[in-house]
Amino acid sequence: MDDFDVIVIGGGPVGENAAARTAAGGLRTALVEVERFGGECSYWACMPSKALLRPGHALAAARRVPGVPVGERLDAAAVLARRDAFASDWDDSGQVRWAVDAGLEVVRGRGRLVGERRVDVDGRVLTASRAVVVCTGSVPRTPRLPGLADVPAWTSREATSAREVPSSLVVLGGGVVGVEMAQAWARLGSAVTLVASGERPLPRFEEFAGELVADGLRADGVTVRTGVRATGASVVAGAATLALSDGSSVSGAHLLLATGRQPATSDLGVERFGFAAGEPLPVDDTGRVTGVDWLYAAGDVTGRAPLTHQGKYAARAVGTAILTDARSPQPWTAPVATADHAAVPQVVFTDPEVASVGRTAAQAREEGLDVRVVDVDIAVAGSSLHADGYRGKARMVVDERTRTLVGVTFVGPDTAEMLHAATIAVVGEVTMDRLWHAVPAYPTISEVWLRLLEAYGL
Ligand SMILES: Cc1cc2nc3c(=O)[nH]c(=O)nc-3n(C[C@H](O)[C@H](O)[C@H](O)COP(=O)(O)OP(=O)(O)OC[C@H]3O[C@@H](n4cnc5c(N)ncnc54)[C@H](O)[C@@H]3O)c2cc1C
Ligand SMILES: NC(=O)c1ccc[n+]([C@@H]2O[C@H](COP(=O)([O-])OP(=O)(O)OC[C@H]3O[C@@H](n4cnc5c(N)ncnc54)[C@H](O)[C@@H]3O)[C@@H](O)[C@H]2O)c1
Repeated sequence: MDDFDVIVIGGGPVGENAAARTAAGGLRTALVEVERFGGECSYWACMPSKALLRPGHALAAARRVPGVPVGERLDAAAVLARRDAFASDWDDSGQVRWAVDAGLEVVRGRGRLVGERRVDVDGRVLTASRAVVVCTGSVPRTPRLPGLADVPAWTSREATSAREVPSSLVVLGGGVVGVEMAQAWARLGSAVTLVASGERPLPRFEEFAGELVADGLRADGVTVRTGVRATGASVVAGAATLALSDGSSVSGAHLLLATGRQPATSDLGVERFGFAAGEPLPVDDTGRVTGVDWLYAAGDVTGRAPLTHQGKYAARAVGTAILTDARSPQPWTAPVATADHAAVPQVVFTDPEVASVGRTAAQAREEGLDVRVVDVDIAVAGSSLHADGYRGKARMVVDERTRTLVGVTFVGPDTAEMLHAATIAVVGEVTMDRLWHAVPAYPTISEVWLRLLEAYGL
């Protein structure tokens, strides 16, 4: 039987969530995956990268508290073995069992849109009476660099799945992948050089985030080269070498290209419906693809908020929209991914961590909000107890017209778990005057909220 109510193409975290939701609602749902069920996140992105970073953070945290016996360095073999376990040894049978238990029809192969509500999977044609949902994710973007084709470069896949610690590593790109992988491998013993074309890494975050993360990388022995572009790549005496715009060069045993990702819309048949391969599929807030009534998309493929948690949120909206046939639902209702616009949380899992939600000050100004920025150091009883020499900064961005929070950034060790409080305040449009009554427990790092509100003038 190849007739379904819903066909989801792409079995990453986003596709799995969309499919599980429509199946739970009683729709006969097929989930099509060309490689491994679980997607990039499970095997070559979120899970293995965080498993590589966590031991270094634990060691650094222990070192900051006198009296805790700690060793000199990480046990790289044990770290890599734990990483392998978090990547399920790159075996997707557990995910397949989950999908079957969720009531999904699991189909292996490459899905291609071949007509209205029709998907070809390696010669087998599936039909969907209700909807087709595209959740094909993204692929690494390769920079145009003379000579690069002759250099065996790593992408995030090799950087997260390497079986040995590279003796040295050049990382091109100072975005999230670049800084996380630079620190993970440096803390495992690699001599790492990070090349970022801007003044600092993490250009999409508040400036102090990139500055503090660059300091953290340097403290781990990473050579951070900022304000230089790569002008060419080559192999010199067996080493991957980048020529840089200031006339210098950097080289290492491996070169990691961490220069961003692009939506996986090639070889998918989107041209048939007026969309260009390699470009994001444009969707409305319910995930419906512009101009195609039965076609939905969610996750990295839409280019909206390329993060696992946000893609899964969009998938839940799509599932609900299909189940309820929502046409123009109100913002902030279940079939609508309203938060994508102004309340996206993200953690950069470096040491220090960067935890941010909503708009940066610059984004808020660009949107014409009446912006007030409040900055404080994270220097409260909770942070000094947490670690000797604790160093961190916090910023809140307030829209003065409504006296509500529109953005928050925390940078410092172990700030990730503070983020959800900020997300709730931004999504809930909590006013400054009401936030004053949300009293942080003493002595926790969250006491910084009180410092922020006092600095605001309350
Ligand atoms: C190194 C790295 C670390 C990251 N860390 C984090 C993190 O800590 N937190 C976070 O929130 N985000 C993180 N991200 C981003 C996160 O990985 C993505 O946002 C997330 O994987 C997107 O999920 P998705 O399901 O849209 O796409 P994917 O995970 O890419 O899954 C798409 C699936 O579709 C399949 N597919 C593609 N085309 C077809 C086709 N034609 N037919 C059938 N199947 C197809 C693919 O094989 C894949 O399995 C990280 C990314 C990278 C690169
Ligand atoms: N912790 C997390 O949430 C997490 C971790 C890793 C990745 N991700 C997500 O995965 C996606 C991909 O991450 P990414 O770091 O590859 O992309 P990115 O877009 O965040 O960063 C890429 C960086 O490379 C730079 N760049 C591009 N071309 C360049 C060139 N030729 N020379 C030098 N620099 C160049 C860009 O200016 C940018 O700063 C992002 O959406 C990111 O948010 C999230």
